[in-house]
Amino acid sequence: MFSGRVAVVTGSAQGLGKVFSGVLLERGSKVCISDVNQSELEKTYKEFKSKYAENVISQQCDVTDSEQLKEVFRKTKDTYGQLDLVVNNAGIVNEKNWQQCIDVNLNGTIRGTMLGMEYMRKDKGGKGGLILNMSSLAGIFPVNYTPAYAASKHGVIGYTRSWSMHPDVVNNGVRLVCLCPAFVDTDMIKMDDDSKFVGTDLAQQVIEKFGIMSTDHIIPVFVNAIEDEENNGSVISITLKGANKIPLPMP
Ligand SMILES: NC(=O)C1=CN([C@@H]2O[C@H](COP(=O)(O)OP(=O)(O)OC[C@H]3O[C@@H](n4cnc5c(N)ncnc54)[C@H](O)[C@@H]3O)[C@@H](O)[C@H]2O)C=CC1
Ligand SMILES: CC/C=C\C[C@H](O)[C@H](O)/C=C/C=C/C=C\C=C\C(=O)C/C=C\CCC(=O)O
Repeated sequence: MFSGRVAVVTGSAQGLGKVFSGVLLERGSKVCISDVNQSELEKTYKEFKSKYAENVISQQCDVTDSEQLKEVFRKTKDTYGQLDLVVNNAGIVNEKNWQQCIDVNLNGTIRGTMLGMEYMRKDKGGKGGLILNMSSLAGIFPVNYTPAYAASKHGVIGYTRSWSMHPDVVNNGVRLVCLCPAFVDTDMIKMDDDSKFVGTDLAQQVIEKFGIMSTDHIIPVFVNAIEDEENNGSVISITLKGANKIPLPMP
């Protein structure tokens, strides 16, 4: 399932993207790691390269820049000859610069999804594959201290579900899944920047109430989404209590 498969992971210099890339590499996949943060990307690349040799490549990329993202896909296909998995993981929380928050989280995911379909659809020369989009529990519930972030993650779910129901996509072997974790122990939930939240105290209260998961908590759900080839269109919440498929609300 993993051995010999080829993946692109955005925002993979640190946090969940780095963990996901490590999981794929450990299981024998080939991975193009990419991130806007060049210095952190270089560190992660060196770490992975020493363990996984030619199975890892890296390409600096800001997901808000279509040309940079296209280069990630081009380089991956040129190097490994195929593409099987796209993890649209790059994300930020920034309520002050809400436009950037939407551009990275939602538009970046749209860009990555479109490229993923372009490279993996059977009618376009691909072999099919999976597009795994990172949403959040904030994509399912309202979150009063991050409204723009919540909007971006609601958008990711609507976008992903919509493509997963398109016959041209389904019939050409591409499936799409959304992961929606609650709080995960990464830099994202650090209270280190006033521009992140509208009410750091509100964020702190919710985190204290619900707790923080380790990145290890997310790994089995990530692996299962890849392994379960029947899984298309799922939106999966992940909290300390476990993982659950969110039923599709019908009008
Ligand atoms: N940590 C958490 O509590 C949760 C995180 N998520 C989502 O998981 C994903 C990963 O987040 P974390 O690992 O927690 O955060 P993180 O802050 O540790 O890592 C995010 C990575 O994305 C990169 N990035 C930021 N802007 C970028 C851009 N324009 N282009 C390319 N890369 C960019 C950063 O440099 C960083 O390496 C995000 O989409 C986030 O919204 C979802 C639910 C909970
Ligand atoms: C400080 C927040 C910073 C960034 C946003 C995070 O990255 C994350 O994406 C946001 C998550 C928001 C979560 C909001 C609520 C969390 C609730 C729970 O974890 C509990 C949920 C359900 C419990 C139901 C049950 O009892 O089983």
